[in-house]
Amino acid sequence: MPRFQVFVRWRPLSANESGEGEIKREYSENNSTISISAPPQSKTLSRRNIAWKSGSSFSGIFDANDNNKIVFDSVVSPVLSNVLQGQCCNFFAYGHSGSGKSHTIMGYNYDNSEEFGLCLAAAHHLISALKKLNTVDDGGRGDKLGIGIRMYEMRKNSAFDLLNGHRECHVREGSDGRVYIRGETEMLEDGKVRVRPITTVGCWSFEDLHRELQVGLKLRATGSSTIHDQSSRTHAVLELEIITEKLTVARDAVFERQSELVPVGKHATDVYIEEQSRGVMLNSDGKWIPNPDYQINQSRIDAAELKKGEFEKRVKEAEDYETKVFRDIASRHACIGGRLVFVDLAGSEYSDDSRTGPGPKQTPQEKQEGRQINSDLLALKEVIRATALNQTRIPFRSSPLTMVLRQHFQTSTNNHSAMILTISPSTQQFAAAMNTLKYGDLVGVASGKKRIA
Ligand SMILES: Nc1ncnc2c1ncn2[C@@H]1O[C@H](COP(=O)(O)OP(=O)(O)OP(=O)(O)O)[C@@H](O)[C@H]1O
Repeated sequence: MPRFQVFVRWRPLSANESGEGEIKREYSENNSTISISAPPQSKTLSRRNIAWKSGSSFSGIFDANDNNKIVFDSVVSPVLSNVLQGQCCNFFAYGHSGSGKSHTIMGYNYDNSEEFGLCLAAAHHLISALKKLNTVDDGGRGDKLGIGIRMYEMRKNSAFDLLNGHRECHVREGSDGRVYIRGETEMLEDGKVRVRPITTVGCWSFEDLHRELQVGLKLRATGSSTIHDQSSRTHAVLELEIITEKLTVARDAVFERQSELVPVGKHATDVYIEEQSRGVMLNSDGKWIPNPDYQINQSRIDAAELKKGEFEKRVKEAEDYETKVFRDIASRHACIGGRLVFVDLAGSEYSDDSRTGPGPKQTPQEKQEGRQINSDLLALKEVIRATALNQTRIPFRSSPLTMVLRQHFQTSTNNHSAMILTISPSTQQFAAAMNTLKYGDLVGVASGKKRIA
């Protein structure tokens, strides 16, 4: 089995694509290789770019008449048992705008289970499995298992929380090497401050999850921009994690204490800077020299540092308690912490900042976003490649997208993660289809499939 699976999904022709007909496609017997060519009558394509053949890179191909359930059964369903063992599996949808990424990952039909998006179908199966585990008497420990959902979209260096009014959060690496996604510091009425992470909403039934998903998707759908829906210019990340109420409370306590540390840490820094700057002065040559009229108040600095140390200790205690709660639950339920991460990547055509296709020219801001998307998609390919090759240095820092996905990659079982390439079969989209397949081919080759010369 390849280290990271790559699937291809062709969608049906849409009503406004009937123009030049369909891209011709042929597959090898085991569906690992694809050849595409444009029909000879195609007028819009240059003669140089009318045929392409992949390497032996793919793990499966879905054709236009395969519905979401068929995709789910082949791609996601086989790994659910791993998630129920506490593992993490990542799924990416990659393709040009309108090729079917959201149709595949999020889905548009919430009433027909055959057309549930992969995330909703996965949630449905997980919740049923958790329901069975929840019927076992937990001896009053409050172990009721549920799913924590997080949903955000990545744009440049920010993540926008789709379960908290599209609030902007920033992606930062902490001094402990971990990546944090945090909102702005909020001042509360009682003078306290709060630094919110991306919201996790605990869902204890399928109806809860269904509702939350729709809340998030509505926010994602608003904000249409110039040429396309804004959704195609951002990466949407949806995480489903198996949690319990007690674990959620323990995690909230960590955030609470981290928030308390913020003003105390800031005060310690301010005191240090203030004392140091009062302790020096500029001489007549414009050089900094010790200020003879001021003795740096070291005990003031030490007192502020001491207080900061106390608050750091409180954070550490809360973190240790969270770890203890997690281990305790894990001793009874191996599934705790099991995660599915779905990423609906930005439309791949935006990665081409020299795009010359039909339609209005990109604005400077759109060009800049296009460059960021390009760098995210390249970084993702490199991370998948380095992970598949078990390299010691994985270039997670190359882009904000790979930074936030870092913990999922590090805890995932590589060969249970997959990328789905979504493609329109219209000849008008031949270049986009070829670009998508080329990207997937590189990922597939890098992930352990041998390339056919
Ligand atoms: N496999 C499919 N079967 C039927 N309809 C599909 C399929 N894939 C996509 N569609 C339809 O095509 C349209 C565009 O799909 P979708 O919104 O998923 O594209 P996208 O790649 O997410 O686009 P964007 O990048 O702009 O967000 C939608 O109306 C969707 O329902």
